[in-house]
Amino acid sequence: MRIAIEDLAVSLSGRTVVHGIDVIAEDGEIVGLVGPNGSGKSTVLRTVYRHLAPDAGRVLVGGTDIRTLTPAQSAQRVAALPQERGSDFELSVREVVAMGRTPYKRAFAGEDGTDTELVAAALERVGMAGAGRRRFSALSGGERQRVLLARALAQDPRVLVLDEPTNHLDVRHQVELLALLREQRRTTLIALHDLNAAASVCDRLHVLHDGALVASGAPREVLTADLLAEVFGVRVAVVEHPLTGDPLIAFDHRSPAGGLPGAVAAAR
Ligand SMILES: Nc1ncnc2c1ncn2[C@@H]1O[C@H](COP(=O)(O)OP(=O)(O)OP(=O)(O)O)[C@@H](O)[C@H]1O
Repeated sequence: MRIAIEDLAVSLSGRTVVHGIDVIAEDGEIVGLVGPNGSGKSTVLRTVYRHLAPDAGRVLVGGTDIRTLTPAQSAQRVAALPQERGSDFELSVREVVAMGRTPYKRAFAGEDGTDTELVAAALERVGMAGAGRRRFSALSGGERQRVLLARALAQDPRVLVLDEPTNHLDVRHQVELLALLREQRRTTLIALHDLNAAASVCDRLHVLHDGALVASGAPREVLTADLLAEVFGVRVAVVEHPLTGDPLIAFDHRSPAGGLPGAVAAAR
């Protein structure tokens, strides 16, 4: 299902946080948002899963303005892994994942065979099949993350919205998550800090800076050394990944773009 974010603007506490945002994800595409802290990635994603209402512009899901859908209708189309990863659920892991089925249920309706199957498959898919009875609040950050991803998968949405899904995950689980996204081929909007992960998984990338889009296109076109110096203030070399051929960003972890401030440089 196609997502179109059109000329979106959002203000928070009286300040315009993002403006003029145009992002399209065609059916089955994985589209990434990257940018420095505070650039507006989560704000854009929150309008897609209806946590925030735009001040201007709109979000179309399959051609329909998401604000015109009922909460259940939009939750059947769009599932989110938000940045807020609540630890306060006094529920079992299985119960948290089963919450993903709520948009399909009438009030007080019990679980049916499809629900049971989808919940089990989602837990299996994130490698948490054996943890169904554990208390969600007693899980590690990375385990919680995987359970919340399972909840989003159990929702069986046409569109996935993922805000920093690789946070807290060890490298094996990061790789598995990216493989899962590629394999699912649902329309996916994803905010990522890990630019190499973004280069490997995204069909298209949008770079946000101070609430505006400064570059859009295929990862190879967008992730240039000049752009990364300008937007992130880092020195990088972009090379070809020796295993995959994807763009590989090699960071200079010793000095930012433009060099270190004099005092620090002198002390080296
Ligand atoms: N409730 C709020 N009230 C006022 N300003 C807010 C609120 N929430 C976020 N902001 C501000 O909006 C801007 C964009 O925040 P947002 O969380 O969208 O950025 P981000 O790119 O996702 O950042 P990060 O990489 O740190 O997660 C920031 O300057 C932030 O301080």
